[in-house]
Amino acid sequence: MTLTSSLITLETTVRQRIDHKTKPLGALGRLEELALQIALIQRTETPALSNPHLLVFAGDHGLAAEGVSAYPADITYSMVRNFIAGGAAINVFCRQNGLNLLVCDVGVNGSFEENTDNFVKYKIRPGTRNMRYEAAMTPDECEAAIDAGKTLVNGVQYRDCNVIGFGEMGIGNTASAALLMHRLTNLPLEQCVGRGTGLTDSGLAHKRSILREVADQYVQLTDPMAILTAMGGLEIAAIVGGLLQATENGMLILIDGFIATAALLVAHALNPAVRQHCIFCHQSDETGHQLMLNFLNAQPLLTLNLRLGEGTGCALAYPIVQAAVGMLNEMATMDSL
Ligand SMILES: Cc1cc2ncn([C@H]3O[C@H](COP(=O)(O)O)[C@@H](O)[C@H]3O)c2cc1C
Ligand SMILES: O=C(O)c1cccnc1
Repeated sequence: MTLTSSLITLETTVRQRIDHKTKPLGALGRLEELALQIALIQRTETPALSNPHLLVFAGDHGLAAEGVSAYPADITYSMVRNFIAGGAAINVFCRQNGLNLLVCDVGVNGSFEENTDNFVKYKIRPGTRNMRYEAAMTPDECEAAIDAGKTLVNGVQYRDCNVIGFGEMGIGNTASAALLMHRLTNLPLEQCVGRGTGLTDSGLAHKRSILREVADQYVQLTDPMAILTAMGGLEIAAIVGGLLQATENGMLILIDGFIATAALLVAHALNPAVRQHCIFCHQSDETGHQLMLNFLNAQPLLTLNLRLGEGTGCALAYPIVQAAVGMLNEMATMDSL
């Protein structure tokens, strides 16, 4: 049997199993679709979730010097310390739902002590360059960040992890994500740029004008790697690498908000196979996220008006993923009634 025909057979078998559960036909709605997707990713009628991880990549942005965020750049460093100490929203939600959190510095402007159980140093440079004046990264730096993401994913898979979410921290990264979105979806820049951490109307107008200037400098670029190198972030590139590696490894991928989805747009342009591994955890309040999801033909699990990032949407949606798998494996069938 070819791979395609064995997947079609598996799909039929799983649909039948779901249809015979003790419930009216279709009554578990999108949970049924989710269970089927997970079974197809794992290529089994009895999928299992093992050692879930949330990887948070952190990096600073040279463009933050242009006033594109409502918060100062040094918050990135403080927040990474907060992640390490266990006090951020993502720490709370990961603890609550049983995900292991691993934080990785790929580009923070500030130094940290040694690696610990929940922190890995992989610093490529202390922040990207200011893309208003030069490319954010060199091709080598961008490759190194992608490799960091790949290495971490392989590291957790070695510890039997088969489900992984990606988060980020980096003041100014909604600007970078908006530029990537604009170039990879061809949507007008205005529809891609939002308030991020909470810019005022005049702050938003300023962010738009700076990003227009940057976008105009790179209109000639079409290659996704070149676009990422010029306008990305180190943490975004690391997520791109992580997404590509998780796809290669056959893992289930949890997609967070605006920034993580921008990384997915890049990974998807490099390898469209990444799409079928993705569970879209939530719809962010950041302008543009809904359009990104439309572009990817994706329906989010949750709409909680979050606009935080860090991977918080992944950690919050994880119990729904567990419910889908539990339903498929543990529910009785109608013949048992
Ligand atoms: C205290 C604090 C914690 C955060 N955690 C995530 N972000 C989020 O906000 C940033 C992106 O928004 P912008 O492009 O407007 O800077 C990223 O660091 C993102 O992870 C935070 C932002 C702040 C201020
Ligand atoms: O959706 C996100 O990822 C997001 C939105 C605003 C600020 N930081 C992150």
